Amino acid sequence: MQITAFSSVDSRNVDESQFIGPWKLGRTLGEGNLAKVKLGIHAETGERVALKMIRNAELEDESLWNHVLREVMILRKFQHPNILSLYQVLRVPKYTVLALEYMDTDLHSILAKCKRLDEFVARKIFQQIVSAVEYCHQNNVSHRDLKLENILLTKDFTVKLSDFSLSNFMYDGTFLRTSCGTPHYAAPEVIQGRYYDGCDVDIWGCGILLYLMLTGEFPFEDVTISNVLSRACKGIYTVPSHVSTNATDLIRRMLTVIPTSRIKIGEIMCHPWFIGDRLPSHLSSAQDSFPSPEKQHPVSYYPAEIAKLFGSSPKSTVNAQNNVSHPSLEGSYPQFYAPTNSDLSSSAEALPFHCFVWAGSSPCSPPNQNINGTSTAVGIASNSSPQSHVSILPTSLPSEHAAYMAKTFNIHKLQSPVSSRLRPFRWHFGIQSNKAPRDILLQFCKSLQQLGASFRPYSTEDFLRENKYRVDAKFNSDNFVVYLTFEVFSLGSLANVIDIRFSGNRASPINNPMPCFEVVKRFFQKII
Ligand SMILES: Nc1ncnc2c1ncn2[C@@H]1O[C@H](COP(=O)(O)OP(=O)(O)OP(=O)(O)O)[C@@H](O)[C@H]1O
Repeated sequence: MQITAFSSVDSRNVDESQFIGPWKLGRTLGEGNLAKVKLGIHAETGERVALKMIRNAELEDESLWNHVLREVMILRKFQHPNILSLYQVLRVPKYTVLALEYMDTDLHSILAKCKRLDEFVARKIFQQIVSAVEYCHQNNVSHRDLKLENILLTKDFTVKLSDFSLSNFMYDGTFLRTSCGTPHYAAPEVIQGRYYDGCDVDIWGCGILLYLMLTGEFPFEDVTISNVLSRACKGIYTVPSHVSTNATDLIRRMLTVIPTSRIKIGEIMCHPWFIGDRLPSHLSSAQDSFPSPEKQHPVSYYPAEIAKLFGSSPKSTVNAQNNVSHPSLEGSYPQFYAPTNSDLSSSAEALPFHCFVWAGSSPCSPPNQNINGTSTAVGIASNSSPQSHVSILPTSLPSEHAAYMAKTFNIHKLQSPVSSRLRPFRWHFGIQSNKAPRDILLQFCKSLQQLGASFRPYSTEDFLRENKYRVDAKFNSDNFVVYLTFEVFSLGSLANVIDIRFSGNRASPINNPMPCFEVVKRFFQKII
């Protein structure tokens, strides 16, 4: 569909009861918590879109505005045959409107009519949902609100995943906390308010969707919501006998209560029920075939100035692929914490840390094993000759890592890097200590200071936000600058998880992660 620029239409002259920009308003297609969705028919061309209309008055609320912002940022970036396309963003006096690809129906309406689907049809739909979810995860986005109403379909059962308003960008090692989604779809870790991995939560959502398609009912159903939630947390449900053995097995693996034991998306795609007869062509080909050039839709803004609201230049028509940058979302992160001198001089005694490193499980190996079959709990060796575990991290640029290790430590034999991973490893640096997170962080700061780090200024009230303690440090070396962000997540009285991220700056971008790893290694050697 070609969407032209509509700058000639003046929003002040538009009758919002009949037109939004160039779109004549048609029937209501659906309604959600945030938006009313109406059919839009182009005044000149007759083309149809779905107009997702959100009242500007509601967008005064910052968190709702962030939902819309996220949805625009994600949809304009994504190009996938099973993800809804965004064509245009409009702002008129009463509404902010997303002009979206028009779809004939949604999965909820289909199930309301047929009660349940036969396995052949369910598989066709499920394969497309999983393909869309996998694409999201590969692009560091978790959907977090997979439900029947958000699975849109054409008459020929082409699926498009929609409603990314609760989605979130995920960063390696970052746990999400917001409790979102719908109760019947909520994963145990979300219900229990634990830090969770957005990918695992989406897999749980896929499990609920498959169960619904095959049975017409929710797996966790009860008279009260609290009973529903309690059943989900305990994993109490039955699969009716008409559901095939393979489908039952896949559902059970997706609805596994412990997230780390839950099936991974790559495993779902290898599962016998999923493969079934024949995969759609775009699922059997390599994922890098996305986006295909002919599928790309530019997103335009009306009036053009509102592009600024969404982080784009008003003049440009926005091409999806190039314009989403994560940092603009990072702006909503809490302020940084940095210690004061008196904090640092106060005697935070050495902490009895027990450190471990683990990597996200590979799709075809048990969660507590790394690709070499050894335990993923890796002690941080201090003085012994350097061992490299970095080769299993795809982002570590294995060849540069090998060169670095060879040059620095004269080590030539490295584990061979992983090939053909379906889901990249994510690394988590875990720290267990019975000390309070604040004391842990102070100890970190002391060690970082001894390593020559400087800190960003902070205000006391920003010290702790949402059970998350954060410090930002900067290291200057002769020819590079490394910014390190340390976050301590409290997971209870005995467990804290530390997440370490690094970045460069414009003048000194990080093309090689080795200097950063080196800084992190020195840091660990100091604190242990
Ligand atoms: N592109 C579309 N084509 C046809 N119908 C659509 C389209 N997008 C949304 N709808 C209908 O409108 C309903 C609400 O849309 P959507 O889920 O995007 O709104 P929302 O307010 O963000 O929802 P939520 O309550 O989940 O936050 C959908 O369930 C669907 O029935």
